[in-house]
Amino acid sequence: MKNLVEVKNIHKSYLKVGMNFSGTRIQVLNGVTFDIEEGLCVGLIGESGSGKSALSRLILGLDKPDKGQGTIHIQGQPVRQWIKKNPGKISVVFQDFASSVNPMYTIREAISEPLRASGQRGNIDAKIDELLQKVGLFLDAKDRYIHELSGGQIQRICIARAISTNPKFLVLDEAISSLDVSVQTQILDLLQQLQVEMKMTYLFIAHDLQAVSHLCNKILFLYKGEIVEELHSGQLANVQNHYAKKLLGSVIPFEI
Ligand SMILES: Nc1ncnc2c1ncn2[C@@H]1O[C@H](COP(=O)(O)OP(=O)(O)OP(=O)(O)O)[C@@H](O)[C@H]1O
Repeated sequence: MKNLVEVKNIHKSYLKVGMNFSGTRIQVLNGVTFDIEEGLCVGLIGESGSGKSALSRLILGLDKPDKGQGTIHIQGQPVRQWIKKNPGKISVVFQDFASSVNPMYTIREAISEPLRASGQRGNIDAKIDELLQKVGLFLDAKDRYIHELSGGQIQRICIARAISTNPKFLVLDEAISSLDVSVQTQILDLLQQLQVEMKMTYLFIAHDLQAVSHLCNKILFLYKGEIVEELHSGQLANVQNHYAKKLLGSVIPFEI
């Protein structure tokens, strides 16, 4: 299978806040290398502060690696160049759904915004109906306000916005972490169904191994800015790294 995304030897550091301009930097990513094959779901799991969001910002082209310290390619092109040439083909769903979409928007406004921004013309209402159907929301309530919806419903709207441009690659950055457990399962099922239906490739970032193993074909364990283990979801019992074993041990009873 062809690689869609190739991340090679990425290093990323940030200036430490409050150091009186002394120039001290903290190293957040330390030689991160991995591939995402087209049509698959790769899970990135790691504890808080391990560098997951920093890595997702680089993959989304929102930030750059340290100068000369690694590359990210999509379909063989540097990520920022690919994004420019393929508008709307990479999308993201964040954890914080409440601030991802204006609560004073109606459902119609929330979904038509990315459609219009990506230059879609024609029957926007029909497109909104199609998207609402895809994410399992009622079609007859397009004039309801976002603030009237439940967390799970708002996240469905965020997913509808993210898929409105027919992306090839979807980054899910802790997209289910703020939802109730029962709603998490529904959203995971929805994501699984959409991935097949729309032939998308996913990077699914989470700190919950159960969710990751449910959805993903391959799982990367990020620990203090390094990928310490890479496993296919069928091979979780072969885990070698101590940190990855500990994470797995909390879900599956292992001798560690
Ligand atoms: N723009 C920034 N400036 C300075 N430091 C940053 C910046 N972004 C991230 N960091 C630091 O980088 C480290 C990794 O942060 P990151 O948000 O990537 O972790 P994470 O694994 O996503 O954590 P969480 O699961 O809590 O979201 C943290 O120590 C954070 O303070």
